[in-house]
Amino acid sequence: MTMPPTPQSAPPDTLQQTPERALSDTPTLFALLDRWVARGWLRRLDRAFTAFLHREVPDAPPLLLLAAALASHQLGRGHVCLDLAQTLATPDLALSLPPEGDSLEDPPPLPSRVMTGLDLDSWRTALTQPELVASGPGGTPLVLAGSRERPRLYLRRYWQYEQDIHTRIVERLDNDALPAEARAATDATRLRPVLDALFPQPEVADHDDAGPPLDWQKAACALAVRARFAVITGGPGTGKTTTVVRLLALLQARALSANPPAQADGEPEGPRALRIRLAAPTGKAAARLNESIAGQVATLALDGLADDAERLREAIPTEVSTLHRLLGSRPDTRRFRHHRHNPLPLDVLVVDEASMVDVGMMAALLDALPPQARLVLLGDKDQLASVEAGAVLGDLCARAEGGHYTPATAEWLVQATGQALPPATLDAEGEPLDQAIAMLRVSHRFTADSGIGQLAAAINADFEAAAKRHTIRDVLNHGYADLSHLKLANDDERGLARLAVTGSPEHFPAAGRTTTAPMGYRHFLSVMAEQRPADSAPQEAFDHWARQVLTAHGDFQLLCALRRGPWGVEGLNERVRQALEGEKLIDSQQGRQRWYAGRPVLVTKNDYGLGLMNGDIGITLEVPHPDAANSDDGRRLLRVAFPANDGTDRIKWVLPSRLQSVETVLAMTVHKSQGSEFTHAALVLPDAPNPILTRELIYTGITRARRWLTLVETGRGQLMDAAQRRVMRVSGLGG
Ligand SMILES: Nc1ncnc2c1ncn2[C@@H]1O[C@H](COP(=O)(O)OP(=O)(O)OP(=O)(O)O)[C@@H](O)[C@H]1O
Repeated sequence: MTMPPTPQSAPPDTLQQTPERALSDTPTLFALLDRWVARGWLRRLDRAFTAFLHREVPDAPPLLLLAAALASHQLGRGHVCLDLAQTLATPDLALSLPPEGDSLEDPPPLPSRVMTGLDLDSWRTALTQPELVASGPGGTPLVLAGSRERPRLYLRRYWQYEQDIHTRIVERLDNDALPAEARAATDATRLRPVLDALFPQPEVADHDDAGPPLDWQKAACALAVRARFAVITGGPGTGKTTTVVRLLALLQARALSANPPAQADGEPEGPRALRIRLAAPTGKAAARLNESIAGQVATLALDGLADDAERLREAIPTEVSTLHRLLGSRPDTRRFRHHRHNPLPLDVLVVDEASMVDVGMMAALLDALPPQARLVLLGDKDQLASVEAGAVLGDLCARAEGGHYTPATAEWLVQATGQALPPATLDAEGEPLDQAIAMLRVSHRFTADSGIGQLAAAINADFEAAAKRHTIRDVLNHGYADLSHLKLANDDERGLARLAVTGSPEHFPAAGRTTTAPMGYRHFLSVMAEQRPADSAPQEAFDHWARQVLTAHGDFQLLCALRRGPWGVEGLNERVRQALEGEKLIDSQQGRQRWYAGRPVLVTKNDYGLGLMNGDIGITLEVPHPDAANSDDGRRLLRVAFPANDGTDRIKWVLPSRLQSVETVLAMTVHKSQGSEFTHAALVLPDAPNPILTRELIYTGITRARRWLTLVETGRGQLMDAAQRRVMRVSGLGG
C-alpha cells in the first residue's frame, strides 16, 4: 500500500519540542502518525484510514483524527473499540510499543507526552462531528457509544457486529417467542425422567448427608434445552462434549417421538429428525471434536429414551465442519454464502472452541441462523481469545463463575433435574443471558493428582499476588507425576536439544515407573524412518504411514509465547532444527534446504484451492517419484502430508511448491496452538518480561498438554509475572 500524502508537512523539530501541537494542528498530527508508523507503533492501515477521514472532512479536528487512528489500531490488537477514558489513563498502551523499549535513536514522542493535559470532556467534545461520528445507526464511519464516563469509539462495522450479536442473542433468549409446542417441550416434569436417564447418579455414594454434589452437566443440559441460545463453558475435560452429546440425544429423541404432523391427504408424515450441525473455528479443532463426539455417541446408553435406540443414535451426527465451510466462505470476500436471506438449513447448531470465534464471525453466524434454530456454544472462557477483534465467549461468560440464576430458574431446575443450585449462584437480579449460561466446574481428565490440572487452576485463581505465587510454587515443587519444571539458561543448547529430541523424560518424577513416557521429536522422526513402506508399496501403504507419522507428531510439541528472540518461534525453530540435524534425525543440509523429510509445517492462511485451513499441520515426507513407482529406481520426491480434517482419515498429499503460506512448526506460539492438544507439551517462557505474557496465555499453553507438561523457564519471574496479568479486551458486549 502506498502511504497517502501528508496534508502538509510539519517541521520535525516542532514535533519533538511541542508534541502536544498534534492535538490542535492537523499537519503536526499527521507528521506524528507518520513517525509512529515508521517505528511500527501504528499500522499503515490506521494511518490510511485517518487520512481518508481527513479527505472526507478536511476540517475534522485533529483530536478526532487521533482518536480514529487509535480506534483503528485497536482492531489489530484484539479490541473492538477504543475506550477513551482508559486511553487517557494509560495512553502508551494504545500503540504497539516494543515491550523491551525502543532502542533506536530519536524515538517519536509517546502518546503519554502528546496527550498531557488532554481531558475526557475536551476529547469527547471534539468527537461531535456529525459527518464522521454518530451515536448509533447511520452512515458515519465512526460511532461513539458507551456512557458519558466511559465513551467508546468504534469503527462502524465493529459497532454493527456488536449490535447484531447483542440483538440476535436477546431474541433467542425470549422463550415466549417460541411456538407453543416448543415451549411445552421445556415442561420440567417431562424433562426430568429423560435427564435422570441421561445423567445417572454415580453408584458409589461419595457424598455426605448433604446429598450428592450438584451435577453441573445435568444442570447445563437442562438450561440448554430451555432456550434457543445456550453457552456451556468449562476447562479441559470438564465434560462439555459429554453434556452436548446428551443434549443432542434428548432433543433428537423428542423430535423423533413427536406426534407426526398430518399431511394434506390425512396420512401422518413420519416424524422429522432435527437437522443438527456441528462446527468449530479451525480444521484441527473440528477434527478433535469429531473424534471425541464419535466415541461418545457410539457408547451412549440410549435405552428408555427412544423405542428405536439405534435409529436415535444414527440421528446424532458426528461430522464436524469448520465455521468457514459451514457458512460457505468465498475467496477474497468477507461475505458468506449463507446469511439471513439464505439461512443455514438446520435446526440445531453446536459450535465448539467458541473462545476462538471473533466478533465478525459470530455476527455472521447469528445472521445465517434461521430464527427457530438453536445455537449452543461450547468453550473455555479462560482461554486466550481469537487474535482477531473481540473476545465474544469471554464477554458473554463474564458472569459465569457466579451463576446469577434467578429464583425462577432455580425452581425450574429443581423440577427438571431434582437438584438445587448452590445459594452462591443465585441472584434475584440475574439477567436473561445469565440463565442461558452454564459453567462446568469439575475436570474429569485432570483429577486432584494431576499437576497439569493443579497448575492450570493455580494460574487461573483470583488470589491476591503473594498467595498466588505461593500456590504456583507449591504446585511446581509438589512432584506431580505429569509435570516437569525445567530451567534452561540462554546458552544451554544441550538442555534444549535434549528436551526437543527426547522430551527430557528424566525430569518427570515418575520417569521409569510408567510403561509409557513423555516423548520428544525423535519419536515421530523415528516412526517416519522406521515405518516407511518400500517404494513399490501401494498408495494406501503410504497413506497409512503418513497417518502414523502425523499421530506420532501429535505426541510432542514445543510451545512458546513470542515470535522473535532466542526463545520465540523463530529462534527455537532454528535451534531445534540444528539439534535434530545433530542427531541425524533430519537432513536439511545445515539449513540450506528449506524443504527436507521430517519438516513439520503449519498453514498460516486459508488456502481454499488446496482445501487447507489456517492452523492445519502437515509433515514433509519422501515418497516415490510418480514416474518411478513401479520400477524401484529409487527416484523420490518430497510431498507434504496433511490430515484431511473432514471426519475421514484421508491424507492430502501436497507438493511443497504449492504451499504459499506455511512455516516450520518445530516450535509453535500458544496463540496458534489453540484448539489443539498434544500428549506432551513443553511450554517455553521467554527470558525477559513481556506484556504478551498473560494469565490467559499461560493457561492456554498449559492446557494444551493432554498427559505430560514440561514448563520451561529461561529467565526469572516471567511465570509469576504473567500469572498476575490479565488480557484486557475492550468491547461493549457482556457489560
Ligand atoms: N460425569 C462424568 N463422569 C466421569 N467421567 C466423565 C464425566 N464427564 C466426562 N467424563 C470423561 O472425561 C473426559 C473428558 O470429557 P469431555 O471430552 O466431555 O470434556 P470436554 O470438556 O469436552 O473436554 P475438552 O477439553 O477436550 O474439550 C472424557 O473421557 C469423558 O468420558
